[in-house]
Amino acid sequence: MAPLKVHGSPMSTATQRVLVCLYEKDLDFEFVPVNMGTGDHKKEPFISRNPFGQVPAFEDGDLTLFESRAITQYIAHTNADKGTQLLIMEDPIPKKMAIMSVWMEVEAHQFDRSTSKLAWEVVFKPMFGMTTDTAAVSEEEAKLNKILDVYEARLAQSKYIGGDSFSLADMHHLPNLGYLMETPYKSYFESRPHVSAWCKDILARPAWAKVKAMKA
Ligand SMILES: N[C@@H](CCC(=O)N[C@@H](CS)C(=O)NCC(=O)O)C(=O)O
Repeated sequence: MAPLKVHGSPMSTATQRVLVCLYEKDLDFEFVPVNMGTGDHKKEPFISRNPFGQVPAFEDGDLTLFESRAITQYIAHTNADKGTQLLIMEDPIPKKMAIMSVWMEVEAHQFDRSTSKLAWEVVFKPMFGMTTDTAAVSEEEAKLNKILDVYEARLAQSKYIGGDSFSLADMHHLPNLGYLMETPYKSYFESRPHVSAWCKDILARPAWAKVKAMKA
């Protein structure tokens, strides 16, 4: 069988989401670096793999996918018997799976939206010699605080965000969390005891250490 291939950049949060999944699942894969500095994600051959010109893209034989969360779900379902079980199943009625899906959506539409903007303003813009937009930052700080209040309440009831065990819902947070924990926003997470314990737990996963090593 053709090896799994990830086309992307180790600095990209969406690429990291797929990489951490492959490491959790203990799968062999080929990483194909895409040079975003020279705009290779907007050109052929990459643009045929993702017409939106964003990393990552993923290949499993003749199947090509983009959208990091769709890729992780594919990997988790097709490799359910390997590595970490990243799905929360409950037969015959998948109520726990539905709750995990709710929190995957929360990550994508609440957490990611806010933390990606903050990471762009305070991590990436300075890295690229650009000026941080302080008004945008203040607006996003207020949003993140509200989101984390919801997380604190959820994590007081549930050890992991999606349920009783570590799942895709937690794993999807790692890339943005990883960047923000290297900024003063660390205190937003650490000042909330349940959020803080959760962050410590999921950031310590060996699969995440392997992704961080690829950035170095
Ligand atoms: N929803 C997409 C987002 C992909 C995305 O935004 N990728 C960023 C890097 S993290 C990118 O390629 N940015 C370059 C651009 O948008 O031109 C996913 O989860 O895969």
